[in-house]
Amino acid sequence: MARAEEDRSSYEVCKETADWLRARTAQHPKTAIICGSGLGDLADVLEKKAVFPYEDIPHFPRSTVAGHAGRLVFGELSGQPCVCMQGRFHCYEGYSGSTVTFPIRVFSLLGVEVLITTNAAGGLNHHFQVGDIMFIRDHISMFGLGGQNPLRGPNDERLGVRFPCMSDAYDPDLLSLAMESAQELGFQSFVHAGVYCMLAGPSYETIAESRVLQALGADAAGMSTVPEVIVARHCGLRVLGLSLITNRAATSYSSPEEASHEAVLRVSVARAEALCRLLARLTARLGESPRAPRPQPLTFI
Ligand SMILES: O=P(O)(O)O[C@H]1O[C@H](CO)[C@@H](O)[C@H]1O
Ligand SMILES: Nc1nc2[nH]cnc2c(=O)[nH]1
Repeated sequence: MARAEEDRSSYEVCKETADWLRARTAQHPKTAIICGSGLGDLADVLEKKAVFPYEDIPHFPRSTVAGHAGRLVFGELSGQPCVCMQGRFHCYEGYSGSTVTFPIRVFSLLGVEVLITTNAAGGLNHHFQVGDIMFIRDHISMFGLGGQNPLRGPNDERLGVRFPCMSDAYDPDLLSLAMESAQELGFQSFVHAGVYCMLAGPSYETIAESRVLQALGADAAGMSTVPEVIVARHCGLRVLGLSLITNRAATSYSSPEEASHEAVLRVSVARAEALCRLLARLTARLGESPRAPRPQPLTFI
C-alpha cells in the first residue's frame, strides 16, 4: 500500500527546509530556475556550485520521472546567484499541489525574487516547429479549471493572500527582457510567445483533445508549470515561463505524430545548449537592471 503523503503546506515545514538550506550554503539566490524534462543541463553550467540531492533535504519530495535527476543546485549564472531545480514534481506522480509547489515556497523564504520555470511541451500552434522555444505569455489550466488548484485548502497569510490575481502571472518586463535576449543571440527565427495549457497527464492528448485545446487558444500543452506559477505569484515572485517544443501534438487522424517521453527527452537534450545560452544572457541582463522599463516591446508570433 502507498505511504500517506507528508503535508508540506504549512509555513513551519517550508521554513524548516529553508533554514536547513541556509545553514549549508553561503549563497543568497535571487533567481530560481526549474529545469523541465531533459533540461537538467541548465544547472550544470552554474559556477561555484553547491549540490543537494533531494533525498538529503528535509521534507523535499523525490523525483520519479526520467529526465528529472532530483538535485537542488546553488551557484552563479553570469555572475548572478541562482538556485536550480534539476528535476521537478508533477501531480501525475501522485503528489498533491502543495507538494509539487513546496520548493517554490522554500525559495521565497530564502529570498528568491524571480522564478524562471522551463518545460518540455507539445506544440499546438501550426507555426511552431520541434525545437522552437515559446515564452509563456499566459496559461490555461485544465487541471485548475477542474478544481485542482495548489492553493486549495486553508490559507496562511504568511505565505500569501487568499485570492491572488493571475491576470499578471507572467511578468511583462521579464517577457520583454527574454525576447530581447533571444534577439541579441540571433534566436528570433525559432522563438515565440504563447499560451501554455496544463493537463493532468500522464497520458498525452487524443487528437480530439488537441483540437479542443487549439480552439481554446492554447499554443502548447504540458503537464507541469502552472501549479508552480500560481504558488510563485501567491508568494510574490516575478515569473518567466519558457516551453521547449519537443513534439507536435497530433491534430489529424492521418498525421504521423506519436508522442513519447523518449522523443521528448531526445529533443530537450539536443536543445539544452541553446536554452543555456538564452538563460545565461537573460540572467546577465537581469543583473544589470532588474526592473528597468523596457524601451520598445518586441513582437514575436
Ligand atoms: O513539464 P516537464 O516537466 O518539462 O515535462 C513534460 O514532459 C513529460 C511528458 O513527456 C511531462 O512531465 C510533461 O509535463
Ligand atoms: N500534455 C503534453 N505534455 C507534453 N510534454 C511534452 N510533450 C507533451 C505533449 O505533447 N503533451
